[in-house]
Amino acid sequence: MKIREISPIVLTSKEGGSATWASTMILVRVVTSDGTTGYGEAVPTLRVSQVFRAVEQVAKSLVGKDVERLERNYHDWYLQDFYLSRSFESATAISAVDIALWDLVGKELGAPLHLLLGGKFRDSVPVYANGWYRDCITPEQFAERAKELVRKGYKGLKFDPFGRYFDWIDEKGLREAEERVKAVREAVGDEVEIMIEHHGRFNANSSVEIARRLGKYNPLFMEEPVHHEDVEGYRKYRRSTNVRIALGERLISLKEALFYLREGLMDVIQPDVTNVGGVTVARKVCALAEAFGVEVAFHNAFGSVQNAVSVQLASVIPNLLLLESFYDWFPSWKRDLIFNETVVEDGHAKVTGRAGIGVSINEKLLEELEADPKTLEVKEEPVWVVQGTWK
Ligand SMILES: O=C(O)[C@H](O)[C@@H](O)[C@H](O)[C@H](O)CO
Ligand SMILES: [Mg+2]
Repeated sequence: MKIREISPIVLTSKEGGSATWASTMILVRVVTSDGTTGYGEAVPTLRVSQVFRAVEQVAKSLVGKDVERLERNYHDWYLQDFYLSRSFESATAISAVDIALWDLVGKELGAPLHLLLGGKFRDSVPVYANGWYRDCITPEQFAERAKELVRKGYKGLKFDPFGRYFDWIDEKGLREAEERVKAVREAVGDEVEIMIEHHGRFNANSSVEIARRLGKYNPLFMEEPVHHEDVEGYRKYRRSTNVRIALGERLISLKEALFYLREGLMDVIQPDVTNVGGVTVARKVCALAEAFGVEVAFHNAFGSVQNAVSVQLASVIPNLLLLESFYDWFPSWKRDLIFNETVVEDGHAKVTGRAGIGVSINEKLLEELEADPKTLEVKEEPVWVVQGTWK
């Protein structure tokens, strides 16, 4: 089949979610010469209009090419876009197209993605919850909400207890963070995994101090404890702590992943299929991590197409730790968009056997939600925190 059309589609609704920067979804629709439709998803954040345009630019390179030549198509864009290794917009655009192409190959062969990738290693995917602590400030609020999700069957949860601290943290901030983490640990007991999200916002001295204070609550990992590009900070953090480090949601290529792996800067890698290079690159990152003895916990914070493809990928790799999930805290339209096909039950996501990425799109809803790619408002609370927690 030939690629006939590649279109970015922006979806949004008044119903917000727990993460402001995921209130918009960028879908990519690819239509083939025989009229089959495949879908991928790109990362929205504060770059919705830029990513929309980047997808249009990728389309100029790939329309007319063979759907099935997945590696070749990625490589053709690599050849054209001199700045791919430096551009998040370009990386997420080609990632979304790549996901849609895998979806189409699966549909052509009548096979779910997991079959194309070597078959299921597990029948359902263990997930951890994120997005559950909207408007939580006090330790009691965190504890209450954490108990609710354990009752729902979740075996792991992630949260950012650092309020409005950025770059550095003082004694007051450390105490507040510790009170929140302590309350959650006591609320969920020792059997449930807790993960501490730092959102890559501290200098090494601050995060080392944080590790000293919070390590005793036995977190499964400390996520992005220092600023993403602060390699010296990571080295210092590694030397000065004995907690497990997770990072990877901002990686945009295989070789960038190799850099952090070879430096030994992480114990858990968190590639995001929607910006690391689609299924084509994500599976290589997982293999690379396997060779380094590093486990994978895919970053999965945006929409329901990203979630669907991440569930498929997570079902096949041997070195999966956990998959992130916002599913139960999505605005309802994101679940409706895929006919609620990837439900979480007892802390596990169902792996569907449908062809391609495993979900079909509610075209009627898509039409209703389609919007112009707008520049987002910037408010005091940054878009990357869970809403109502920047206090
Ligand atoms: O690990 C993650 O999921 C990412 O750091 C982010 O995507 C935020 O946590 C999310 O947006 C909520 O603020
Ligand atoms: Mg994160």
